[in-house]
Amino acid sequence: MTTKTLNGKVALVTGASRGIGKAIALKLASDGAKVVVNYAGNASAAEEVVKQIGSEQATAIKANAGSVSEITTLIDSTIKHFGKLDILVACAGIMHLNELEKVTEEEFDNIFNLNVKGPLFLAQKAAPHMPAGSRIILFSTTLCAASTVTPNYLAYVSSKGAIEQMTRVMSKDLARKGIMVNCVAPGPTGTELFFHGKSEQVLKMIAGFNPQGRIGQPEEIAGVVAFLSGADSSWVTGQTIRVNGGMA
Ligand SMILES: NC(=O)c1ccc[n+]([C@@H]2O[C@H](COP(=O)([O-])OP(=O)(O)OC[C@H]3O[C@@H](n4cnc5c(N)ncnc54)[C@H](O)[C@@H]3O)[C@@H](O)[C@H]2O)c1
Repeated sequence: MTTKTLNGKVALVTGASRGIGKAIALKLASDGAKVVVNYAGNASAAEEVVKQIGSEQATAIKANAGSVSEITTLIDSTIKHFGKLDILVACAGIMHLNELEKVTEEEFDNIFNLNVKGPLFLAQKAAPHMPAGSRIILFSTTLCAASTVTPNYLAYVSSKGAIEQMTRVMSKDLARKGIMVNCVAPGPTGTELFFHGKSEQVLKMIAGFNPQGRIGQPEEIAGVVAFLSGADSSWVTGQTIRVNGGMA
């Protein structure tokens, strides 16, 4: 008999209507957690995720995860719906490729609002509701590792660098509350964010650079998030785990 390791837990996953966030929502639910599927934009993809999990165990809540007022409502609605919150996964993120000379203020603000401001205020609003033993999981990228820094990702990689530092500081801020804070830094993973604008040839080249000769799958990131959400990681905090097939 397999034990559901997250039975009785409530998780909130931002950006969970597709990609890595969706895989995380499905994995945490299959491990027994009740899940809030946060989304922005059209409801149909998020509702499909809820349908896959079952409406007793999941609900979809629309909110811009880069807006403090909408984050406040998202946390309040989560508590109202499921009565508590044990696992916060700040997965929603955007990536723009641009070189230094061409980055605009709007692009920079969009990236930093969702990728940096969002996770900070999600944690701030969620932490008072989270019991000892709770988990916060943030998202960086393997592009932040010294050996994988590449040109033209300036604003995006800077935002994720901020997240890796935020993970360290937040883990200390929340240590005495018994809340563990960790970060997952995926390598190239098969989602719309990664595929966008890349030719077959470029995709092959990126896969070829990887020691494993392939890109990752969202489910391979979700497994690590499940570990960081469960009892087996009770002594792990302030860490960034690179999940990338050995790239960096
Ligand atoms: N896919 C990769 O190769 C890769 C690599 C490294 C890091 N990451 C990180 O993993 C995370 C997930 O990426 P992904 O590849 O699944 O991306 P994705 O673009 O496939 O999915 C992102 C999700 O976030 C949602 N979203 C966008 N803006 C939002 C907003 N303002 N509020 C709430 N939700 C919003 C989108 O609707 C979508 O559901 C991101 O933080 C990304 O930076 C991805």
